Amino acid sequence: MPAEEFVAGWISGALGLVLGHPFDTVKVRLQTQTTYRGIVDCMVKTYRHESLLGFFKGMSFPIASIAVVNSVLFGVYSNALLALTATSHQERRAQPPSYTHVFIAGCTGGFLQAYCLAPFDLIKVRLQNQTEPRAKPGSPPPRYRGPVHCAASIFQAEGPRGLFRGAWALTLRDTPTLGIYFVTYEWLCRQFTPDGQTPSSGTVLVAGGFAGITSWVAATPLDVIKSRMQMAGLKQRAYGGLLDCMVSSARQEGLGVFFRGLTINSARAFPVNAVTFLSYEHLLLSWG
Ligand SMILES: C[N+](C)(C)CCCC[C@H](N)C(=O)O
Repeated sequence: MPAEEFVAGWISGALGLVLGHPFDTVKVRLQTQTTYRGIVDCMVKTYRHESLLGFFKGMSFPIASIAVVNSVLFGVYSNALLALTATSHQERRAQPPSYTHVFIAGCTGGFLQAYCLAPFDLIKVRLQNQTEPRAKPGSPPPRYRGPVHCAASIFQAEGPRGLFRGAWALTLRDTPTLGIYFVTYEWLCRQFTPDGQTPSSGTVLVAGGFAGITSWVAATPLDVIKSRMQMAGLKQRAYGGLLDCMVSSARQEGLGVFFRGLTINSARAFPVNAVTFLSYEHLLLSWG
């Protein structure tokens, strides 16, 4: 089983993540704090009070997890395509796989990465939702002191299954949308590249960027439900299941609830996935 795809997936995921982290910080702050008037206001205030470093807070944990998650996604995707079409990564430009095969391989990668991502994502969401201001003397300490403490507390209270809260919603979110991710990428690359040739760097950047946006647009409704299920049992109400969460969220807040965070997610998705695909393709090319 070719291993380079796993390594290339890991490195490219990490590069994309560093680039996207400032957007993620702004997104989380807008979602959880009321002091900002909008995206620009949040960026200006963060920069004034905390300098550029403010945008990179809390990045070490996602970097560690993207290593596992992105390498599983790209590694499984590429090896699933190999199993389906009997062509290696290098041969795929001359003999392009069908979109059905690309979709199935993408869904397989998405399904498996969702299980690796679930505990990391749960911890990220729980920490991101701690809105208590830091280190104010006299105020009660936040429930979780950091990622390790958060994981240990969930494990102690609920056992290993507790770490997989919301995993089902996450799997439903990621399986089809990562199929869409790779199909969009392949389709756009082929539109701008003469048959049999390797796509240019510009094409890879644009195709990767739009693949990220398309996939996030499709994923956002289930992303909202997933985050709510992950928070359930902590402070919000407990839901009877995924469907109950969807119906009661829509009843209480209207259908718009399914598109929360879409703008900032799309703005983040373009650079992150452009860089992810560009570095992935370049690494594999340079390793022959
Ligand atoms: C499937 N879903 C849309 C959820 C994610 C697809 C893109 C994954 C990428 N690592 C990123 O963070 O943008």
